Amino acid sequence: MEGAEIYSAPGFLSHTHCHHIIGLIDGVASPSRLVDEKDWDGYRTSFSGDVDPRDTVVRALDERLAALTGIAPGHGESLQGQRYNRGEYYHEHWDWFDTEAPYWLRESRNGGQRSWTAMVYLNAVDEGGSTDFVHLGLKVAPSAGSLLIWNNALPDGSPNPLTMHAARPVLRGVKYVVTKWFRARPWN
Ligand SMILES: O=C(O)CCC(=O)C(=O)O
Ligand SMILES: [Fe+2]
Repeated sequence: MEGAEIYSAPGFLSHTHCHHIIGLIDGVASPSRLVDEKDWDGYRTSFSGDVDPRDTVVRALDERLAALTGIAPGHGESLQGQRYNRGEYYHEHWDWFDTEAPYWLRESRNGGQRSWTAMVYLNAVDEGGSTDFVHLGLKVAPSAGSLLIWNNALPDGSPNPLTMHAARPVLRGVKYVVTKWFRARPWN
């Protein structure tokens, strides 16, 4: 869309595979952390955890995301699951790293900036839980198996401020997503 590269692919993942990954997330989820851990209490209240990269469904998803984006699999971080219970959210943010922050020294040596974000919604939420791109007027409601993918960068590689987004509070039900962040260079 105008201002940012954002694509969606409804029905990208089968309902069976969505359920399988939800089970994996429930097994590993613990309170989400932010890369920058100071003074951000309450900015993100979901639960997260990396899903087992050796799981066959996870491996197949990894391979499909690499094939779809054309980005070498080695640039992708491990797939991370998120669960939002009722009332949980993630306030407005960008997915790229703040190059002024102390953690940047570590991240710059470990793949550098986050370029593309690929997120699969694993279930539909009864009410709330949309992903809102606040500068673009785009609100994406969760739907089981649909993929949302966007480029956090501009064509010259610098961060695109228009990609600011938020996960709105879940009002009824639970929300599950699984996300892969691709780096500018090989990760890990
Ligand atoms: O859950 C969502 O809708 C968005 C999550 C998100 O923006 C993130 O984890 O970086
Ligand atoms: Fe995000």
